[in-house]
Amino acid sequence: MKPLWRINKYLYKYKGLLLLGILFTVISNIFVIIPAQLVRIAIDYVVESFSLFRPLTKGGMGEIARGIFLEFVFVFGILILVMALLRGFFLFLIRQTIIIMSRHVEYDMKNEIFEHYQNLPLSFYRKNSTGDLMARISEDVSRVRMYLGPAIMYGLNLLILFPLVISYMISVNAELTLYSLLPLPVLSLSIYFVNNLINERSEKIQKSLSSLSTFVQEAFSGIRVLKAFVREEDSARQFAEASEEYKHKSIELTKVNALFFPLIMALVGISTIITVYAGGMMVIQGEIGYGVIAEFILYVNILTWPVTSLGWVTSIVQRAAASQTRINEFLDIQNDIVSQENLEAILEGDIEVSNLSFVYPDSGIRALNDVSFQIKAGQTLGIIGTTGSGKSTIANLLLRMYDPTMGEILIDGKNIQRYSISSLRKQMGFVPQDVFLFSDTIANNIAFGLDHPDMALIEKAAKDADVYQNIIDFPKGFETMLGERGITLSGGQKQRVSIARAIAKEPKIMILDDCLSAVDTKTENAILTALKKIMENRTSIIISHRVSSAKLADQIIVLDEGRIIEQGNHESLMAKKGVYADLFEKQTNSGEPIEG
Ligand SMILES: Nc1ncnc2c1ncn2[C@@H]1O[C@H](COP(=O)(O)OP(=O)(O)OP(=O)(O)O)[C@@H](O)[C@H]1O
Repeated sequence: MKPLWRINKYLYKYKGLLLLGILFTVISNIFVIIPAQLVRIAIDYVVESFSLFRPLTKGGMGEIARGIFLEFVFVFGILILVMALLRGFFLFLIRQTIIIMSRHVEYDMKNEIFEHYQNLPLSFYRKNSTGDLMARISEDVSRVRMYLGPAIMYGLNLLILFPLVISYMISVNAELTLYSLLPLPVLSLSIYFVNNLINERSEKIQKSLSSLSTFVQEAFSGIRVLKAFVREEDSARQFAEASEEYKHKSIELTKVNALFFPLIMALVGISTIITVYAGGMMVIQGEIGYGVIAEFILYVNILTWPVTSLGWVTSIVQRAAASQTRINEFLDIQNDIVSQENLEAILEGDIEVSNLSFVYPDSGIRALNDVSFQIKAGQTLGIIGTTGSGKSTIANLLLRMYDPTMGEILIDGKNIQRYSISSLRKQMGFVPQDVFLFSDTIANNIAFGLDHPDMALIEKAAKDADVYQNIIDFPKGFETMLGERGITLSGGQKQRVSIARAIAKEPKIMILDDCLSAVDTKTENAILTALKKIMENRTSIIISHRVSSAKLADQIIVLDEGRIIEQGNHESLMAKKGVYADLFEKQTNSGEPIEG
């Protein structure tokens, strides 16, 4: 239960709905008890009237007595009907308050978790799978909602109805109360166990279903590889095996489910039989009237559902507590990438990196080792190096996705940790190595970083990224949908849309992380020349495997295993005849980039 205390703040927030719910529960339960008493009175009246009615028939007063008798029964019938209608109305109101409250809380919780997720650093996303993140915001929140809605509703009902009914039953006849209620604890315990079994098996089904859908999703998204490697039959066999497992688990669940209702009915039946038997004996001994038996049978039926729900509610609360523990685990993770002073300044673009070292916290890999360089505002730095030499890590640190293990990064003479993170990132244009475009129109993808999208700016960015002509050649131009619901761009087109997205922000500092690998050298040159023009008075960092991308830069660093091994401009590095010159020779001779 303790993890669930965390959501008490929401119960407090929606206390109005909760209190109304409690009030309606009390009122609706009053309308449950009164009809049972009316039934007792009516039956006792019928029994007594019969004994009076017979002598009157002989005396000729039969018709009048019969009329009065029927009228009385009719009035009772109407009263019971009105009570049932009123009860229905209040049950409706209970759902309108408590279940609606649970939906409000569910909405608030999802927003809270999503907002928290977004604030967490990149390292959090490296450690936890997307599936896990999604499960906690959807499935786990739904389970907690079951606690806030149905569990609280039935729990409250139980808490209010039980004392009311039992105290009333005892006031009528304590001994019969004991007999009638004897099977109910057994009922509750059995439901608890059966329910746990159902939950356990449902969970297994859920797991097998999710692995089945992951399998199907992978098979279809990788359909090209699957067909090219002629693995269709193998894939179909694996699917059949996974389906078989799912079917087997579903049948297991059906067996337990089949036990559920007969179990309830059997135990309620036993209660009724005991009530009739014990009550009958008491009627024979003249201790109670016939009506009491009918009244007690009604009470047993009234108590059945709350008692059944006790087992159900207990297992809902247990599951909700487990889910809330998982949610709390993420909510308790703090973002360690925070700004020291929240400085909001318009950047000039002067960058100074000194003695920078970085070890990835999750893998312990030392990606950078004592790296120092300086870029004056408006200049271009080319970073070149083999695979895994630490190039992207420099980009990650400049964007403050991570903080350095040692050394510091100064922008305009101030440590980047002093700047407000959003102000810093808003002034940086980043083109990542793995292009990611949203399933949206091309225009919206390019305008992604803009608070106020402007078509002129979007078109200009597309032209500068050399993708304008490609876009307007599509029938719907900039309104072309991308992704699963739309067209698929070629690798080079994707990269250029991604560059346009970064340019549209008009950033002060631009970081291109190996984003020209899928375009030919001619397009690469066209983009770089256009970039040089638009990045005048702005700072750019061009990370690449290809010398052709880096050679236009004012300054070039060559990285190897996290260390700078050469530094200078194209001419000085060529004159040096070291690694850079060697790479240049190989790449220009073969026309191909050299993978490290
Ligand atoms: N998020 C991460 N968590 C742990 N280790 C990482 C992470 N990202 C990169 N690394 C490791 O850090 C080292 C440097 O990686 P980095 O991505 O900076 O190389 P790179 O020079 O950009 O390579 P490439 O040109 O192939 O992109 C590699 O050994 C890599 O395995």
